[in-house]
Parts: sequence; C-alpha cells; structure tokens
Amino acid sequence: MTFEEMALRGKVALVTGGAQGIGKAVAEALLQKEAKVAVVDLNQSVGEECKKDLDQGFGEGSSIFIECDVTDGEKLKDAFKSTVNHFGRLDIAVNNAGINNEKYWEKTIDVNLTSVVKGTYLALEHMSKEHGKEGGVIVNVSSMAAFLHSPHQPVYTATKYGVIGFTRAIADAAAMGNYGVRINVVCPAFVDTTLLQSIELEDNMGKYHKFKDEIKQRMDKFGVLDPSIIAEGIQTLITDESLNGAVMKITCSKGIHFHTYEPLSA
Ligand SMILES: NC(=O)c1ccc[n+]([C@@H]2O[C@H](COP(=O)([O-])OP(=O)(O)OC[C@H]3O[C@@H](n4cnc5c(N)ncnc54)[C@H](O)[C@@H]3O)[C@@H](O)[C@H]2O)c1
Ligand SMILES: CCCCC[C@H](O)/C=C/[C@H]1C=CC(=O)[C@@H]1CCCCCCC(=O)O
Repeated sequence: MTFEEMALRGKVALVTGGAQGIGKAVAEALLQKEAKVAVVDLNQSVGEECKKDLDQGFGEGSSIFIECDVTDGEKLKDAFKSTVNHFGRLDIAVNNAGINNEKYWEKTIDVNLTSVVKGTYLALEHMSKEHGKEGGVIVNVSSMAAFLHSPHQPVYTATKYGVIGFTRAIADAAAMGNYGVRINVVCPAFVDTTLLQSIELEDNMGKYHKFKDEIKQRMDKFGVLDPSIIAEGIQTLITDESLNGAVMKITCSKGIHFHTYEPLSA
C-alpha cells in the first residue's frame, strides 16, 4: 500500500463543486485511494449523474451527493453537518466550486471568494482542535489568473487573488493556534472543463465578451490541462504533511510546482 493510500484510506472528504470538472476528478482520485467523499454541488441533475458514476466505479457506500448552493450559508452549514452525520467524521475539505461571470460579478465574488471563506471556517468547526476535533486538511482552489491576470476577467481575477491571500493567512493562524489543520491552495492554468465554455457567452463575459478571441489565443499559447493532473496536485496538498500555506501552481509548461515568496523583511 502506498503512502497516499495509507493516508487517505477511510478518510472523509467534502468537495464543493464536485459534480463535474476538477471537483469530480478530485472525488474520483480520493475514492481511488479508498477515502469517502461527499460531493456538494448546485446542479442536481449533474450531481445525481456523478453519484451514479461514483457508485459504479467505487461502490454505493463510498460517496454521497448533497445538493447545495455554497452561497447559501445555512445550506452549506447543513452540507457539512450531513457529511459528518453520514460518515461519522470529516478529515478533508476541498473548496472548489467556482464560476466565471463578469456580467453578474457580485455572484462571482459570492461563489469564488465568500463561499471559500465560509467553507474554510465550516471545515475548521468540524476538524480543528480549537473545536475539540482531531485535525484535518483544507485545499482551496484559486487559479493562475492570480499570477497572470486576465484583463477579460477582472473580478474573477480578484477573487482568485483573494483565495490565495486568505489561504496563506488562515494557514498561519492554524499553525499559530495549533488547530491541527493544514490549509493549502492550488492555482491551475486553463483546464479542460465546462467552465471554459463560459468565455463564449455574453451572459458570462458581459462587456469583456469582445475579448474572447484573446483568451482563446492564451489557451492556444499556454495549453489546456486535463482535470486529472489538478486532482493529482490536490492529493499531494492533502497527503504531504510538510505542506501548510503552500501555493501550488499547475501549468502545461512546468507541471505541478510551487510559488515561493520573498521572506518577510524584519
Ligand atoms: N477550468 C479552468 O480552466 C480553471 C482554471 C483554474 C481554476 N479553475 C477553478 O477550478 C474550480 C472548478 O472549476 P471547473 O473548471 O471544474 O468548473 P466546472 O464548471 O466544470 O465545475 C464547477 C462546478 O461547481 C458547481 N458550482 C458552481 N456554482 C456553485 C454554487 N454556487 N454552489 C455549489 N456548486 C456550484 C457547478 O455546478 C459545477 O459542477 C473553480 O473554482 C475554477 O475557478 C478552473
Ligand atoms: C476562461 C474562463 C475560466 C478561467 C479559468 C482559469 O482560472 C483562467 C486562467 C487564465 C486567465 C487568464 C490567464 O492567462 C490565465 C491562465 C494563465 C496560464 C499561465 C501559464 C503560464 C505558463 O505556462 O508558464
């Protein structure tokens, strides 16, 4: 049995936006290592299809689907509670749900940043030693848009910067407060998921829709990753106990690697 299999076997994970794309790839990777997974997603039909796939691939008892809009604080709180009630514990949370919408940009902030903060705090309530729990790991999903900003997605870019800043700060708080919880962030470049289709839609891109060809040029230039490599990177952030406050970048050019920051000057 590999180290990852030992580290993940029997562990319970909650993955937001887990019904498709990167989130589903994360769920499959964790189930492959005999973890249990709660798939939390807004989309009921896609979520139920995902559940069927996971049942077929990993057995009916290994996962549950919880329909939940992460921007609804009470629903998200209930999703965490249902996960713990069903599986008896929570060890891992992946705050992955995200959208790309510059027209209704307040919604983008709600999903991509506010709900990641809420999801992190809810996960800490169920995992942190400050709440008498046994510890765990949280992974928040940002983007390479936080390193190569996108003039076509100013608000999306801002949310992804925010996810990095919040995660690095709360990871330090977790260490200083002996929460027993490691908190890391992953920053993928373009990934082959439904989200990329949003660049074609004026309802998503708003006034920046006229820039869509430029985004496509960037996709041609930088390449498009398979969701499975993001799942591989997130699995490393979960199982490598040396990682807390880590900022993982995943690109076609350099694969899985880490961003390093200048040490704080005295
Ligand atoms: N695809 C990319 O190129 C790319 C690159 C970098 C980062 N990301 C980030 O990865 C994460 C996952 O994106 P993806 O590419 O898999 O997209 P996707 O659209 O394929 O999947 C996102 C999932 O999140 C769900 N979701 C959206 N809003 C929700 C809400 N309010 N409540 C609950 N679930 C909700 C959707 O129903 C969907 O199942 C996002 O945070 C995204 O910003 C994506
Ligand atoms: C389009 C709708 C969904 C957005 C998904 C994703 O979050 C977007 C990231 C890109 C946005 C602008 C960029 O250039 C970002 C990609 C930068 C890639 C940099 C790679 C650099 C390298 O390979 O060295």
